[in-house]
Amino acid sequence: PDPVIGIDLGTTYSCVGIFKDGHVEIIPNEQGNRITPSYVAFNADGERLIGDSAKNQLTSNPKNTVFDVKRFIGREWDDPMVQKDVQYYPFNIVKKNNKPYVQVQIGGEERMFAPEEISAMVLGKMKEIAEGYLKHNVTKAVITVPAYFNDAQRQATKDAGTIAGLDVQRIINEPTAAAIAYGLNKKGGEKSVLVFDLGGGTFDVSLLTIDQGVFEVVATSGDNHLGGEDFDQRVMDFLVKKHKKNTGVDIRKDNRAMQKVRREVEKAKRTLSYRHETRIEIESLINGQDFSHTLTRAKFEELNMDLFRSTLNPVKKVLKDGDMKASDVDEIILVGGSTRIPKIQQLVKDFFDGKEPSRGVNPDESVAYGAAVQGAVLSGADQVGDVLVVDVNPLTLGIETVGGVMTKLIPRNSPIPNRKSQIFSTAVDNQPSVTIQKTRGPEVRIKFTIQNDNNRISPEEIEKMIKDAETFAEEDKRVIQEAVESTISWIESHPSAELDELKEKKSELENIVQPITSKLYQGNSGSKSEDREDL
Ligand SMILES: Nc1ncnc2c1ncn2[C@@H]1O[C@H](COP(=O)(O)OP(=O)(O)OP(=O)(O)O)[C@@H](O)[C@H]1O
Repeated sequence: PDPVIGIDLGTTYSCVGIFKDGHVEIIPNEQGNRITPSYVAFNADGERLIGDSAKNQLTSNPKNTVFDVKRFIGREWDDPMVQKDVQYYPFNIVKKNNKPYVQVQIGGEERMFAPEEISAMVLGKMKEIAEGYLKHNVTKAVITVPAYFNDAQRQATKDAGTIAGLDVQRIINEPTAAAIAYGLNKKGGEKSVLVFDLGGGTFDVSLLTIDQGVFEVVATSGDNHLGGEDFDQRVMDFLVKKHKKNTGVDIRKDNRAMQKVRREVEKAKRTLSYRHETRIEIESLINGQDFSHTLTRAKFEELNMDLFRSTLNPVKKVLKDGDMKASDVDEIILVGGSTRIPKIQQLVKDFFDGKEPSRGVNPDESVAYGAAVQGAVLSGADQVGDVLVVDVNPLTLGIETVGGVMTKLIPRNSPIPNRKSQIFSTAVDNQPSVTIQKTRGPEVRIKFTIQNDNNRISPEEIEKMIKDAETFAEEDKRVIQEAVESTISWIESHPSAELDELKEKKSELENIVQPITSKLYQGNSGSKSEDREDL
């Protein structure tokens, strides 16, 4: 059967998996990393970078390095969340068709992209990673979204998949995918599961009940601005201050220096999850001076303790909303790279009276893992069983009409997303207003007039975006050709060039060509060095 890959499209990192030979494989990218930054950058040569290469040049090319579009996808410009967030980004976000679009410079030209298009580039990258590994085309995928995503956000994510050339088989909830990764849908009886997902930039807590493959989201909470990047920031602030105190030099204004610090700090933080101290060493940080500092786990925890503790508030909130006590929770699942931090694990465990969270799947891979299992089920693969999961809405949704009567619109346990409409009339003639009383639960959109489908991009626009996406591949070819030609003509016009100069030319050429070729040939182990020889 046609394989269906599973993609966790994260705010800061994405991950792709496939069910193959009876188990899930999480597929590493060309750098060997199992998660790939959800970053897209356009450099001065008009070249497009996606993933690690894009994130690595963030600080030196801040205006054209785009990230975090998951915060904007499927939202309207006037959305308070969008209004609150737009101001903080180094790249431009502008209003177009009442939606937030990113604006970048590509080879001196201004271009605008819908969030769907940027997400499509990230999804396209994940598709390529899978294709490099499987050595054949991939066209089908299951993509995950946060449980709180509304219909417009789900639809926009699906559109992003279409633009990337993927036939999206299903959009499933991230906590649902994580629970599937742990096989919780197969365990007998009704279960309540708490999913604690602390990633790079967002924190989501979901309370689910699972019964015979039916996943009900009972409550969700979290902090949409809390994650590993905040922990990195605290450490960076500390080191920058320390450096200033020791040397009198403030590196804050030096983009390159800050980029180096950010990278080393994130690395150190990861090390501190399994060691008690680590040495941060940065060669030639500023003014040719090296920097080094030994960071202990204790110091890291001290710098972040208030943030760590704050993660328990949303946990309390979902339990309260779900009318449950901590002891009613059957399973706890830790999801997201930041739950590798021992202190976080301990706080959660203590909160649940010493109950151990489920273990066995990497926290930053479990969502893609579950999506891959679901993909296999949908593709009809053997060995997975036929558990088809459905996300359902937990509460009957309706509106109250005259006399306090509730008119049911969407019954409890209907699969989501779901849409129902019913015509109501005013109770008296010339009534100037109506009050709409909705029950607690997921977001409800009430439409009064027929409008253009939640401001979704039109099929024609999607068609155009698909074409644009294809021209980027053409663009890659052009970039390689030009780079090779210009190197050849340089060599011809410098017959007496020194070896050093030639070497430098060679590495310039490699820097341009290699990210593109590795994109094409990744998965072919050892191919990188062969590509270099050929050139
Ligand atoms: N060993 C580790 N110890 C501590 N933090 C880690 C470790 N490994 C990864 N992280 C952090 O996890 C974060 C990435 O998490 P994840 O891959 O879950 O991101 P994500 O899915 O994009 O999250 P979100 O969408 O919630 O922002 C990064 O901040 C990274 O530094």
